[in-house]
Amino acid sequence: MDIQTIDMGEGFNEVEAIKSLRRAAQSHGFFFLKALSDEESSKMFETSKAFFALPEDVKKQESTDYTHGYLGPGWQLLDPGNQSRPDTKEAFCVGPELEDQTIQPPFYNKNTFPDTHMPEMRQVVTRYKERMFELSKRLNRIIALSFGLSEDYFDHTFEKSPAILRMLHYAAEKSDVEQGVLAAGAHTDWGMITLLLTDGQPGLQVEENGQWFDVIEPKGTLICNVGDMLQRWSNDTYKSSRHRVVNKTGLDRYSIVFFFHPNPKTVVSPLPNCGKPMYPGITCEEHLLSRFKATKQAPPV
Ligand SMILES: O=C(O)CCC(=O)C(=O)O
Ligand SMILES: [Fe+2]
Repeated sequence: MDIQTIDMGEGFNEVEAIKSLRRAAQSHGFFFLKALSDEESSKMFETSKAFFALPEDVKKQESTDYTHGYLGPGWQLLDPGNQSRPDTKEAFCVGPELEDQTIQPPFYNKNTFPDTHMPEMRQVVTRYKERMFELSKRLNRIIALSFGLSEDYFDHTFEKSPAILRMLHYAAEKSDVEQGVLAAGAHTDWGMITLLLTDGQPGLQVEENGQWFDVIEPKGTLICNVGDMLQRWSNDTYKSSRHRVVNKTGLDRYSIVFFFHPNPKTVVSPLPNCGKPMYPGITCEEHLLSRFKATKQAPPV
């Protein structure tokens, strides 16, 4: 599987970035992004590991909804048709906190942090989320240019973005694909783009032409992928590919995922220069709610 790399650091070159993004998006939708310093990523994993090591009852005090706070093991079953039990992961989410009377939870709500046990967590995680926002907005500009649109084309659509940062901890349990036991079941991502950082433990697999391929990123590099809404905007020219997590080692695995979404009221419909539209418009809110229903989420504990 051929995976392009986009350098968003000192080696940034806009023309190269647009080319690489287009090539990646049109094939399987996955690319690597060089942007974070070792310190930025290691600080996040230190924080994540410390959080998940807290006693169960302390973590449960931080439960709110599917996009804010703690979600215990068994909360999600991404591929109900092929899994015999839920994904073997627990999560901590930092969701949007915006004020808007017309938009209800689960989109906007209050975030919660275990401030008494981990006084620095709020600041470390909030800073990392801001960093993900900044990178995603830069990617939006490259995406717009890749369609031959003006670079600010998507800017207003991402005001009050309901983006989610989700820290994940996968159990130290080997997956058994035949028996339907997976760390995370096969799924596509639902938003515009996803920015994923792993702790270096392998596990992520992407489907290309009906076959599953392991994705092994250079250390500290983000793994990015096209989500359903970008596929829809592109009229299927950019691919939102299925992926899953298979634990082959039996070791714990940690990852940090940022899901970048347009404003819930944004109507996502094929862009003008992407051929005869294959889809009617759908709001981001409608799409996300339909995906929530199609996968299984246990009530937050
Ligand atoms: O943890 C990973 O490597 C992938 C997670 C993922 O695909 C997701 O949460 O949507
Ligand atoms: Fe995913």
